[in-house]
Amino acid sequence: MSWNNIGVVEMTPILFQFLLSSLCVFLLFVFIRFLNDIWWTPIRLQRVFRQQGIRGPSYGFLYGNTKEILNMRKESMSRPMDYLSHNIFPRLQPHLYSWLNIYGKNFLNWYGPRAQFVVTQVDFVKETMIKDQAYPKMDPEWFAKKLLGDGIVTSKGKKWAKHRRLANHAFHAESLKSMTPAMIASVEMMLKRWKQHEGREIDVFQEFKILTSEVISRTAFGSSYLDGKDIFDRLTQLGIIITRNSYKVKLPGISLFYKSNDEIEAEKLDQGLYDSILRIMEKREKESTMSGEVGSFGTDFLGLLMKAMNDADEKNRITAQDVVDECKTFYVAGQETTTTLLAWVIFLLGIHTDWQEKARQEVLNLFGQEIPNSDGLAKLKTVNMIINETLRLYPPVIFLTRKVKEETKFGKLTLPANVHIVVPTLALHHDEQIWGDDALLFKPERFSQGVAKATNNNAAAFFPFGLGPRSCVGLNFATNEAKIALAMILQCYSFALSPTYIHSPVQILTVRPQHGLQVMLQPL
Ligand code: HEM
Repeated sequence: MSWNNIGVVEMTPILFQFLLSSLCVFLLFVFIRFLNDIWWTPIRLQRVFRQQGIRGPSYGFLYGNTKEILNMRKESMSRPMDYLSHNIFPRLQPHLYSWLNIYGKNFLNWYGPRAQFVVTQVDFVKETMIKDQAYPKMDPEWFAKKLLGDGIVTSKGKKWAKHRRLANHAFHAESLKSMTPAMIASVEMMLKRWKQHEGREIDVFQEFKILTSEVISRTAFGSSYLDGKDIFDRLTQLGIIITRNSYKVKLPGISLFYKSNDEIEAEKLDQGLYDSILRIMEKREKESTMSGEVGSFGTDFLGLLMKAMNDADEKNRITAQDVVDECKTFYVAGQETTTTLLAWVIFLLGIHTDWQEKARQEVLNLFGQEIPNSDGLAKLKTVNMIINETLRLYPPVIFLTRKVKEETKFGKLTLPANVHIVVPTLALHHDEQIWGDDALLFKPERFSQGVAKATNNNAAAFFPFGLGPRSCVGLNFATNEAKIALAMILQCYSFALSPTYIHSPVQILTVRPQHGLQVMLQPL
């Protein structure tokens, strides 16, 4: 036997014991960490909040309050609503509605073992939204990351600032003017399709999906809805998966060992999105080479992103993955939200035909049968009031989230680091203390003197596009698009809700009509 073999034989039990005890120490460490995350930390946080007078439903082991939330939602969503009712808060967020009534304006609830501080007190809402350093965005959940990547909506700090500069540049007022013809051409295409539905029923929700996809494809990416159709389809699939998985709690670390079917599907969709967007980028690169203008990729958003990808200065440069993430973000943000805004405007005008007629008169006075122009769009006062009232009653985004970066003072409260903050936009938009007894009625006249007057200068009463530095970069883009579409529809058609319409608002990323929005179209 060589000395080497003797060594192995003699060392093996010692080595084995060492490895075994190391493994035990490691497992003990993991177990303690796990217990800390799912038990001691939640209990400690709950105590910290209760000592400061903040109450809420008690923490349930591992699941927090998610089982109660899912049950309440199942119950509230089990029936359609009366189509004349806009009381969607108890339907879409029954847990928040009920806990606000029990525990008051600010309370603590539990998303699995994660503490969520829900705030509806207006000064708290403003503080959370405006102080971006103290209350940054949360790290996105696994599925949301597949949808939005590390783009402008999810990123933070310097990276976010760099991407926000690019987006501001692409969507500022002057650029918007140059986008108006593409928006008009997209609406014309839609109205051409509508010719076949005259005197009959049409699902305008589906129509607006195509319209907004066409508009964002043309204006931001120099392509068309059909070019990007596989991208939109994959993003829609991801949106459905995200909604299906919201309030499903995952054990910390479990994804290292096990992937659900939805996770596998989301990964496939993500890869497909990456490949499709890369093809669009390659096409743009080829076009740039063929045009002979080296380094010029066009002036639309994709062009600006690709220019930044090739920037000589490392500080301004972004990666190919950044471009992909930003494209995904803008395909989602540019399409989902405006589709639902347009759908709910048509829904409300389909019921309130007096307001439909007022809006039509305004449009005809300004444009007659001519195509809308940028100057005239700025003068659409009644249409603007209708859009605002629609965004108040049916905000596409019904809650916003942030987190506490480090322990911080919040009024008289001390908030521990890493607690998540939830700002339920819908609760504030429907609050009778802010809007009066008629808060749930459609009354565009509230906005006749502008938003500041309607809200009594309270920025936290109405914020469909968010508030503070992270507010919507596409606000003017979306309102311009909506005004053009509405003006051109009102010029050609009168419409009423179809008897087949079922009023069943659901939240799938945005608040939308579950079974589409069927209206009867009458040519004028
Ligand atoms: C009716 C239409 C729209 C509504 C109601 C809406 C709503 C919002 C809201 C509430 C936020 C803030 C999110 C937060 O604070 O966490 C936001 C952010 C954002 N929106 Fe919109 N949006 C609309 C249309 C658009 C369009 C058309 C685009 C793109 C062309 C867009 C792009 C974005 C982006 C990129 C952000 C992230 C901004 C940042 O974090 O710096 N949105 N939007």
